[in-house]
Amino acid sequence: MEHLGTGFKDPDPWTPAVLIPEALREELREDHEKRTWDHEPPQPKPLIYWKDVLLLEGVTLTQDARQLNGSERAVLDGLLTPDECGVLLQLAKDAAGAGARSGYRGRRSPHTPHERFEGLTVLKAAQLAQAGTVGSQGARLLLEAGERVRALTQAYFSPERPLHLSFTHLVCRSAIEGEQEQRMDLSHPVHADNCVLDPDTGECWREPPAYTYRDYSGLLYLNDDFQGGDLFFTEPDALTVTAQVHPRCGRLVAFSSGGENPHGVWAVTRGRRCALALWHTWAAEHREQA
Ligand SMILES: O=C(O)CCC(=O)C(=O)O
Ligand SMILES: [Fe+2]
Repeated sequence: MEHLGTGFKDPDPWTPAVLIPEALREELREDHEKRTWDHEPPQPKPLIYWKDVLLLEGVTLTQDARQLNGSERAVLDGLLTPDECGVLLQLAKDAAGAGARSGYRGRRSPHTPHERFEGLTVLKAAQLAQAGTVGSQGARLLLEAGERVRALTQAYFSPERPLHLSFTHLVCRSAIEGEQEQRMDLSHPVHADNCVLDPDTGECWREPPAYTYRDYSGLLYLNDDFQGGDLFFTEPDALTVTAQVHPRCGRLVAFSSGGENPHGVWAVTRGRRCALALWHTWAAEHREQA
């Protein structure tokens, strides 16, 4: 970096003190004291960069908004270990198996007749764990993973204003065998998460039936052993693709939930694709009850 030592200023926002573990705070203080400010007097000290939160958690920023051709989008990796992905995949499987016993399995996707769709909420997972139908480790990890995503999303996009989880949904989409030839539809049609997108005008109406209180969306992927299923962002015309993301274990795609981020999912043509979908809100009254 050619400008090192010449008063580098990071343009990114700060993270509130409450998010910083005491050990790291101490480290930052020492680090700050050691630094020599050759060309500029010290600035009023921000407590921490979101980057420190990421480093602490062993998380890396893989693509920022510029690389994703948008304004508020990011791809982060390393939020879950392979073992943790395994635990959550097993949870999804066990919960779906319980559905099978009670006659709810094999539901076609609400989005396409060519895929099966299994969804598990935090509440349902807790109930199933209580009943001994799924392991309690999985149900606990579901909560913990949600909190990791929330803390990072807040540090990255909303350091000044607390974000709450409003809904957590573990969703698996499975290709239905023998129905994939010449398939033209999507696994999830292009939409925005907090407004009704009108691709003809490019407007997005923040009104019901949209979940208007959603402010930031997170998709935490659990696997990549399937075909198709990439997430993509488009222009407001819902057609022009601006960025594409390939799911993999521990990868988080986080973005603001409005009309600036229309997105969809390509058809899953083989195998089963599982992801944790999380929606965050600034509105405490829409906080998830678990
Ligand atoms: O699973 C994904 O990658 C996206 C799902 C999505 O956009 C949604 O559920 O609103
Ligand atoms: Fe979405």
